[in-house]
Amino acid sequence: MNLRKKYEIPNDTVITIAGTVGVGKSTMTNALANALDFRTSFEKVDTNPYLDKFYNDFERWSFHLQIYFLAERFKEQKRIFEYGGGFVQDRSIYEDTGIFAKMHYEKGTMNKVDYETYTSLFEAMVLTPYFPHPDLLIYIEGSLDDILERIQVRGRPMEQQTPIEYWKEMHARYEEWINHFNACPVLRLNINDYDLINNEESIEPIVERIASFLHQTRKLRLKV
Ligand SMILES: Nc1ncnc2c1ncn2[C@@H]1O[C@H](COP(=O)(O)OP(=O)(O)O)[C@@H](O)[C@H]1O
Ligand SMILES: Nc1ncnc2c1ncn2[C@H]1C[C@H](O)[C@@H](COP(=O)(O)O)O1
Repeated sequence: MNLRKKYEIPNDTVITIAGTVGVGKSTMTNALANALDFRTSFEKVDTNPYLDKFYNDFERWSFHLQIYFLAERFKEQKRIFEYGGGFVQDRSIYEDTGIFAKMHYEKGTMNKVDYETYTSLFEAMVLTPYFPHPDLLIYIEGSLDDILERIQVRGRPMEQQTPIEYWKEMHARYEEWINHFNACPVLRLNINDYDLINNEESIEPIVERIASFLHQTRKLRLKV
C-alpha cells in the first residue's frame, strides 16, 4: 500500500537520510522510497574512482574525493529539483563538509589550502538562496559497537581495514554535528527502535512520525 497517500505526505517532499557510515542509511532510503513511492538518490560507492585510493592514503586523495562527492551530490540535487521533489536521498550534502572535510582537515589529512578551496566552493554552491534544502533530514543514530559490527557484516574491504579510531572519531563528530545542525528540520531515529531487515512493517510507524513531523513543520512555516 502507498503509505504516502494514507498519511497525506505531499508528493513534492524531499527527505534526506543522514548518519555515520554503516548506520543504515541506504537500507532506510530503499524502505522509505518504496513505502512512499518516491524516487531514490544514492551515493555511488562501487563506481567512485577515488574511494579505494582514499582509504589507502587519506592525505593524497582527500581533496580529490571531496570534490568528486560535491560534484556528484550537486548533480543529484539538480535532478531532484528537475523532477519537482518526491525523493529520498541517501546522505546529505551537509555531511560532506560538516563531517568529512572538517575531520580530515582537523586531523591533518587535508591541508589548509585544499580545505579552504573546498569550503569556498561548497559555500558558493550550497549556501545560496537558490539551493533548495530538503523538507526533512532523518538522522539515524546507534551505538559505536553496533555500527562497527554493521561495517564488518556489510564487508567493504576498504572500510573493514580502516582502524577503529577513524570510525570512533566520526561517531563522536556526528553527535556534535547533529546537535548544532539547523539547515532544515531534523527527525532523529535510533537503530534500536526499528528493524527494517527482519520486519518490513516497521517502516509504517516511521512514515507516521515523518507525516506528523512534516505537517507540523509545514504548518509552522505557513504561520511565519
Ligand atoms: N535494521 C537493521 N538491522 C540489522 N542490520 C541492518 C539494519 N539496517 C541496515 N543493516 C545492515 O547494516 C549494514 C549497513 O547498512 P547500510 O544501509 O548499507 O548503511 P549506510 O548506508 O548508512 O552505510 C548493512 O549490512 C545492512 O544490511
Ligand atoms: N564526503 C566524504 N568524504 C569521505 N568519505 C566519504 C564521504 N562521503 C561518503 N564517504 C564514504 C564513506 C563510506 O566508505 C562510503 C559510503 O558511505 P555510506 O555511509 O556507507 O553510505 O563513502
